[in-house]
This record gives sequence, structure tokens and C-alpha cells, in this order.
Amino acid sequence: MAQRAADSHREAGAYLASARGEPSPEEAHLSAYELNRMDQQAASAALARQRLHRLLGNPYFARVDFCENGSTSQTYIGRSAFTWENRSLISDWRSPVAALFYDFEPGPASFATPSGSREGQLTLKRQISIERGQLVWAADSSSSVRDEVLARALSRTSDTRMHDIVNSIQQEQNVIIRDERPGTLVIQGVAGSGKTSIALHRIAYLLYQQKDRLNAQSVAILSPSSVFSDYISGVLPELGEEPVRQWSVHGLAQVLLEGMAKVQPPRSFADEADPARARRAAAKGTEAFARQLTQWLEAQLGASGDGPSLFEPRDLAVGGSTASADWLAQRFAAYAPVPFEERLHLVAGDALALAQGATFGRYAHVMPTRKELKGRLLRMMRAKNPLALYRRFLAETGQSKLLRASQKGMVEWEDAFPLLLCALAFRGADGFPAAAQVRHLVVDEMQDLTPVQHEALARLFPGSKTLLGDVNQLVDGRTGQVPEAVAAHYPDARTMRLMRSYRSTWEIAHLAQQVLPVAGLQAVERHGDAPLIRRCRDTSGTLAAVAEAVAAWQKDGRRTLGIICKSDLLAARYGELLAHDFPVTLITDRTETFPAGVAVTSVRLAKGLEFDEAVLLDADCQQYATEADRHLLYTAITRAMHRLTVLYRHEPSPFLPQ
Ligand SMILES: Nc1ncnc2c1ncn2[C@@H]1O[C@H](COP(=O)(O)OP(=O)(O)OP(=O)(O)O)[C@@H](O)[C@H]1O
Repeated sequence: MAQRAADSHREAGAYLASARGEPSPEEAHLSAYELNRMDQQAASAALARQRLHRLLGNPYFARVDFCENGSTSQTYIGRSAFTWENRSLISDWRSPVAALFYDFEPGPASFATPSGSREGQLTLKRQISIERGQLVWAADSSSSVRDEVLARALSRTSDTRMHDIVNSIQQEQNVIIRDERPGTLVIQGVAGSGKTSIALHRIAYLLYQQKDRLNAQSVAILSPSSVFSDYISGVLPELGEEPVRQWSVHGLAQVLLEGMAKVQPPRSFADEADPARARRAAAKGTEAFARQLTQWLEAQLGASGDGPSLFEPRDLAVGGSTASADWLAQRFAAYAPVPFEERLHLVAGDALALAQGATFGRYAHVMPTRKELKGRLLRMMRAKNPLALYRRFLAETGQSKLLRASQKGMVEWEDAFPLLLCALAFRGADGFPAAAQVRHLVVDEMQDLTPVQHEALARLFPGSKTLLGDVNQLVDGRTGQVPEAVAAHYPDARTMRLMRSYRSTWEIAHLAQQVLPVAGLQAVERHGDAPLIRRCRDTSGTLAAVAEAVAAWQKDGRRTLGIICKSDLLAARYGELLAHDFPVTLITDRTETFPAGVAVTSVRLAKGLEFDEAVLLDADCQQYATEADRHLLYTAITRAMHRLTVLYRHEPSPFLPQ
């Protein structure tokens, strides 16, 4: 069918090209319409073919037998459904019946259907591994088999792309994937608890369950960096879904502020050499700043007309009559709290109607357009654009020093989201088409967003949201946030927690626990080498120790090794030095693809990624000394799956075990 659709499309296209100018306009229009329709048909046939092709290699991974009122039905569960001659042979992992596999052990079980819950007995739960069309193994479920399946999945060599986990989703993860309640779901999970994997499976689940509401264009992921976006980009296609839109937080700010301001790139606090700039950034990262700004903006938008208002009208001549300043002020106040631009549009409409009513059309030839009138009203605003509004806020609250005079419309990174909140006061959420299309937003690494950023996201994306992150992995110098503080920025938010960590061996997870004890954390029982914590005398000693680790990694035939430094600057410096000895890729903010082989990067950019092995450089008492540094060290350690080397000079960081 895919081939047929492609052939007809080619023929129709060739006909249109050869008969250019000859068909009647109606025929040409119809042909173009037909071509478009064929195009869509061909695209969906190609998708179906891809799906079938994938199914052929790996058709299903589980079988469940369900006995209900004495009769037993068998269901095979796969990445997508397969029906032949009207008989369902394989059920999609997202279908209601698949919950039997994820949520139950043999015994009493139930699953939801549109006509109500079906109760019965799960008489068989079989896990099946098929690779390239060949059965590799199969086993009937017991807890030891479950652990075996998980252990196999976790002991694999890492890849430059994240993979789906459909055949080993754990029960506590399944609850989150299948939670369809509206509002915002905030997931706090310890490092390596599968948050990112779950968020992606949840997107696939919601796209499947809410087909009438959501499609790939109406779901977006906000991720910490471009390299992370690339790393996770394969999961949805593996699950048979089209990729969804992805933005980095900086990318989103740039898109939304287009035409208003340019935004400087974010800078890691670990690289900040300018204390004044660091103070400015810190002040804008507080809850107090967010509260002050949102309350001030609400007051401006809600001003009743009695108190001070941003709108300072003067009498306005409108085609032969005059709208008085008092009347304009009263109309402006009547539309509170409509955003300013729309409000001026409404007042302009009122003023025109008033003038037309008063002059009975006699002055039609000099009557201004509504747009012109709106322009004149805008000149009566004390702040005529979002940047001016932001300046005014800072001036009125005695914080003018927080805004550095912008050069060529460029604002500092920390001003981007306060500015967006001010822009929202002008335009409202509908004024940002890129955001308005999104009906479900996923925010990864939520802990890195400041309160102002959360406030802006809550307003820009009024649809449902999934936020995920780990408060212990703060890498911007702040500490001590709780997920409830994040949830408080979103109406209708609920919080869920994941306490089991899957990524790292028990030994690596244990070291992470010693660096930053997390109450209630459970590390999955998968054992490996104890982390190597090693003193190096100087830079050449460090380089030699890295070379040894790289040689061992090569010998083991693993795919990825991450060399993690505290800051971006250090990563760049070490990257240059190490490149003399072996091929390395430096990961920066501009890196678009997650590299195989040896990568050098900062903790900030390694966040969310994972490596077969990790080597931490300069984990000494100077680099990792404060509470904020402790979080950095914890984040760096938890990037390693199978082996970890920690190098330090002089004295080790006080957070490392003696
Ligand atoms: N149920 C599971 N079955 C198999 N692998 C899993 C499962 N859950 C998590 N993993 C694996 O654990 C690793 C960590 O997952 P993921 O990156 O989604 O966690 P995270 O909570 O987002 O991590 P972090 O916050 O530390 O970046 C991945 O390799 C993922 O495939």
C-alpha cells in the first residue's frame, strides 16, 4: 500500500508538472488537493509499514492469560497492536488489557474497559524476548523472573540514544505513565529512577489514549540542553509515535521573545567570575522576586481606575468628536484584568463607536481606523512595551540595579522570563502562538527552573503538564528546594515520588548516598566494581589517570565514557589537553548530538545524560566545598552506569568518604 501510494503520488505530480498552465483553475485546485491528500495517505502508509517492519523483528514481549467466568483468553502484548482478518493478535502496551501485565502477578486481577472494570484471575504471565524475529528466551512470571528481566535491561551497554523500557516498566512507574487526571503532575524522583524514560512513555500513552485531544504537534518537551534533546529523541519513534517538539529553556525564551529582545546564553554558576552578575542572577532566582513581580503585574492589570494605573489618558480627538480622559480611564479600568494590548483594542473600539454615534457619520472621511486609535492609546501608557514595564517594576521596587543596560536589545539570561511575564501582561497567553499550540507540556529537570520561570510557564502553557526532576540535582548554586515548592506555582498540581534508582550499580549508588544521603532511596541490587577514588599529584598525573581509565573502558568494549568536570571552562580546558592522547568530544551548549566514545563535559551539561563509565576530575576540597557543590558532586556521580573513577588533587572533597 505504501508503494502504491508513492507511485500514484509520483504519477499525479508528473501529470501536474507536464500540464502546467493547461488545466482549468478548478482542475488544478482539485489536483493539488488530491496530491495533498495522497501525500498524507502515503505518509501514514509509510508509518504503518515502519511499524509493521518493527513488529516483524520484535512482535511482542509478553503473554497474559485471563480467566473470567470460567473462560480463558490469551493476550500477546507488543509495542504496537496487530490485527489480522478482524482478529486482534497483538495488543498495544498502552491498551487497558496490558495493565494486567504491568500491575498484577498471577492471581486475582482486573482491568478497566469503557464498559467498566473486568474482574477475573490472571492464570499466566509470560515474559518473552524476541530479537530479529528469533525467540531468545521466555519465562513464566515470578518475582525472580521479573528481577532477571530488569537486571538484563540494566546491565546492557549504554547507547548514544535512550531506549524504550516497555518490557520492564515497574509498577510504581506504570502508575505515573497511566495517570490521566488533568492539571499538572510533578514527579520528584531520585537520580536514575527513570523519570525521563517515564515522561516519554507517558507522552506515548497520552497520545494513544487522548487521540482526539493530543497529537505530536500539540505536545512539547522542555529539556535542559540540545544534547539532551538528541539523547532522548529516539524513544518516541521506537514506541511508534512521531517525535514531538523539543525546546531547550533558552531556545523557548528566544522563540517567545522574538522581536522583543535577544537573550544571552545561560551561564553556569560554576563558571561565574563576575560577582556582581552572580548577585543579580541570585536575586532573580528567589521565590520572593517571583512573588513580587507577579503581584505587581496583577496589581497593574487589575487597577480599578481609582488608584494609580499604567494608563494615563488625555482627551482624545476621534473624527470630529472627543473621548475625554476620564471616559477613557473608566473604559480601560472596566476591562481589567484583560491584557493591555487587547484592552487598548477594546477601548479603541469603544471610542470609535462613541465618535460614530455622536457624529452620525458626518466625519466618516476623517474617522481613524481602530488600529490607528489603538496606537494613539498605546502612547498614553506609562510603559509602552514589556521591557519598559519590567524597568518600571524594578524602579518602583527599588531594584533598578538588577537590570544591566541592554546592548542592542540583548538581555541577560535571568531577565528573559521576568520579561516574558511582562510580555504576558501585554499580550496574554494567546499572544504567543508557539506556546498556544501546546496542549501538554513536559518539563524535564524542573529543579533547575527558577520560580519566575515556573510562573511564566504556568501562564504560557495553560494545558496539562508533566514536570519531572530531582531537587538533589540542583546545579545552579541554589539548594534546599522541595517539589511542593515547584508544585505551588501551578494550579491543580499533584506530586508523586520515585525512590528506586535503576541506572547505577549498587556500589556507585552507595557512594552517591554517602555524598548526599537521600532518605528513603533504594538502589536496585546490581553489583559492579567499587568506585575508584584516586589522588593525582598534578595535571599530568590527572591526565595519566584518565588515560588508564580510558584504556580499561576500551578493553571492556563499552560504548560511552563521560569525563565530568565541575564547570564548562574546566571541561573545555581538559578537553583540549586530553585530545592530545585520544579522540574526545567536548559537549557544550552548542552540541547537537550525543557522542559515542569519550566525551568531556561539565556537570551542568552532563545532567540527565548517562555513560557506561564516568571519570570525575578534580573532586577536591577546593572545587567541591559548599552545599551547592555537594549537589554538583552527587549529580556527577550518578551519571555512571557501570563503573566510576573519582580523581582529586591534594585533599579530596569533604563530601567523599574518607
Ligand atoms: N523499568 C526500567 N526498566 C529498565 N530500565 C530502566 C527502568 N527504569 C529506568 N531504567 C533505566 O535507568 C536509567 C535511568 O533512567 P532515566 O534517565 O529515565 O532516569 P532519571 O530519573 O531521569 O535520571 P536522572 O534524574 O538521574 O537524570 C536509564 O538507563 C533507563 O533506561
